[in-house]
Amino acid sequence: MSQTTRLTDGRKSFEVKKYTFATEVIPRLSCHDPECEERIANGLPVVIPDVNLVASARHWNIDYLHDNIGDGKFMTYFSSSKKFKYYDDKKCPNVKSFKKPMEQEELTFDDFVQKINKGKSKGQRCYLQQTLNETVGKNIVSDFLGFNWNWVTAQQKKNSFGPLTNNMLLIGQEGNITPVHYDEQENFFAQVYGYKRFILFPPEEFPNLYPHPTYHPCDRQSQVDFDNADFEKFPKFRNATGFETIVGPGDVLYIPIYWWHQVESIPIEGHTISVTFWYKGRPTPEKVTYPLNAHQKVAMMRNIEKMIAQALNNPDEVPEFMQNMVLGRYT
Ligand SMILES: O=C(O)C(=O)C[C@H](CCCc1ccccc1)C(=O)O
Ligand SMILES: [Zn+2]
Repeated sequence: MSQTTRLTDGRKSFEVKKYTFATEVIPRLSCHDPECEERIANGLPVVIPDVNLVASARHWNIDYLHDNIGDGKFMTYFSSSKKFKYYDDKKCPNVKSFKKPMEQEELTFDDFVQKINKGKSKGQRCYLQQTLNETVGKNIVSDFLGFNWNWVTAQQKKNSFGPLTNNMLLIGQEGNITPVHYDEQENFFAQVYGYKRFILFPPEEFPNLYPHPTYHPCDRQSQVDFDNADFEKFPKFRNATGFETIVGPGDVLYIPIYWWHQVESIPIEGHTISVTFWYKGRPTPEKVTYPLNAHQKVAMMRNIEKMIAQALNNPDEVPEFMQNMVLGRYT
């Protein structure tokens, strides 16, 4: 295995792959610690080990879910590598040369369990990623109602988050990786079973992470492959510096809106079960204060890119247009 480094979740320590960039550890603070509140208020990541957000799901495992989750359908992704690079199906027509980095299929939970058992033999990995909905069985409903809604709703209110958009159930195989991307929502990420490594970068690192264009199926995802970075194409990736942690059962990681993150199910620790709590971002303040902060600039870049792609009415013309506008003039 290439160079490794050791990381702890506060209880166990893990050997993880060392990447080319430096990282600092994400603080792990009690939900009763004023500094924890402060970090969330300031849009900074924090690991919270004692909030019991999903303690009512502490007994969740594959068998329990299989017996109780009901006969609904679960979106499941399949990849021939360890990477599960998300893509937006609706944007595929914009990039003719785009090759889907993974397949997707809606399965019953029973089919999914069979796939994870069979998949191992055929060298194909799978990742269940499905919004929890009303098709789940009554025991799951009562576990869901048992989540610490008081705490998370209090956080939503005091930090002026928008509405809860959804809770996604994630079940991954050991070694699965969700490559580095950012989301446009606030996220309290609750780890239920198994261990996940998170690598985070603040929105200021946008220039070092080279996201795909907004019309690209992999909008919001970095073009840089951490396992094989092309430093010619992406020279500023050398300057990237991030934060990282390991989350284990019961931990909650606050992932601030627009923060980049890569998620790895630790290779030898078995499958992982997680639940996300995604909230729309804070409403834009009436009074804009200057200078604009990094995530306001990311939002601006996204709006400008979308406007240009729409005005040209042809994604293929955008690269040349952007280069003509900037190269040699703003460089
Ligand atoms: O919670 C987050 O934000 C994560 O990135 C968690 C990540 C899976 C997310 C899959 C996904 C990515 C983009 C759109 C919808 C779904 C993991 O845990 O592997
Ligand atoms: Zn994400």
